[in-house]
Amino acid sequence: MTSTVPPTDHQGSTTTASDGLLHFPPSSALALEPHLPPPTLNPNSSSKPGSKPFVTLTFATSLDSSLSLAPGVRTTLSGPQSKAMTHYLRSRHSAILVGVGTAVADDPGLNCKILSPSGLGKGVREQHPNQPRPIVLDPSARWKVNERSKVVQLARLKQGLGPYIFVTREGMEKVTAERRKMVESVGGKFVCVESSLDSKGEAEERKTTGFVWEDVLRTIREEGLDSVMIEGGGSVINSLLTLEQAGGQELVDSVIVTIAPTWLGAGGVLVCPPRAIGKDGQPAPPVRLRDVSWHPLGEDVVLCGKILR
Ligand SMILES: NC(=O)C1=CN([C@@H]2O[C@H](COP(=O)(O)OP(=O)(O)OC[C@H]3O[C@@H](n4cnc5c(N)ncnc54)[C@H](O)[C@@H]3O)[C@@H](O)[C@H]2O)C=CC1
Ligand SMILES: Nc1nc(O)c(N)c(N[C@@H]2O[C@H](COP(=O)(O)O)[C@@H](O)[C@H]2O)n1
Repeated sequence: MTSTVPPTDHQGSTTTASDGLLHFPPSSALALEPHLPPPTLNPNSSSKPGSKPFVTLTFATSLDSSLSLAPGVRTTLSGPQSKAMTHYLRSRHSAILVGVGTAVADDPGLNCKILSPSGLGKGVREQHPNQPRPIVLDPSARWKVNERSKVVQLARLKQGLGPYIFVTREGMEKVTAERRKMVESVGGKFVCVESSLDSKGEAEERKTTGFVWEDVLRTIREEGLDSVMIEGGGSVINSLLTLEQAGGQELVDSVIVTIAPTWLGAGGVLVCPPRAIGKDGQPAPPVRLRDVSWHPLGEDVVLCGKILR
């Protein structure tokens, strides 16, 4: 099901033609630069494996912290300008990650629809060459990805890259040869996320979410991807924020949130991690951002910052 929260297609003019390609002005892009992976990290490079990719946590939210009207309801929150901003972010990261809940609910494209700047100079409308690698966290291989999935169709059309679907060893056993072949035929693959040695906390994390973040980020790096934007959905974002809240692990490098001027009401998919409790049993200091900047884009505002540690 798809739902658009009115008003959405208000300010117009970032999509300028029927090809659906978006324009994000260089002046707005410049303002985001301090919050993006260093430009030396080439979005399409296959760099040597290291410890962790650059991680940007980015999503669009309502004023009541909802990502969507309800689980399974694709909800448009971003206006045209902030949508173009998100697609610009996609051109600046090697990978884009969502949880399987989002893949099933939204059937997302996860490509970059920004106009190529080199084409623009010559008056040619062509798609940006930097396409992020879509990653879907699907521990038990429940996403029935197929030829009709938007991400597969876009990869076939060479308008995006084939998805990497992260599964556990047990999940991998459930993947049929047919499905594996289909994903591989568009340049994607199923990737087994091997678990590192378990601490008690990690075993708990794996039990509740399917994956330990450290393992996921290590695997992304091992795949030669040096930056990733994590888009959602609610469970993915909340589990990441819970770890940031607990301290000790510094996973998120940058946070970029689009805030849309609407309340979705009760029943939405919320960004709302559980309150942290300190060793003394009292509420621990909440997660907060530092180096914050606010960027109005159309009727939305985009908040950028880094997690205060
Ligand atoms: N407004 C926005 O920017 C966005 C909105 N959404 C919305 O979010 C909703 C989907 O959110 P959810 O149902 O919460 O699903 P989700 O997309 O967060 O996926 C959750 C699943 O991911 C898997 N997973 C693996 N490792 C995990 C980990 N470490 N932490 C958490 N999950 C892990 C688990 O199987 C879990 O069930 C949809 O309605 C979608 O439209 C999704 C992305 C962005
Ligand atoms: N930035 C942003 N604004 C919204 O209003 C949204 N609903 C989302 N959702 C995310 O974008 C994915 C869909 O986009 P494509 O089909 O890939 O163009 C969706 O799955 C969410 O991850 N984001």
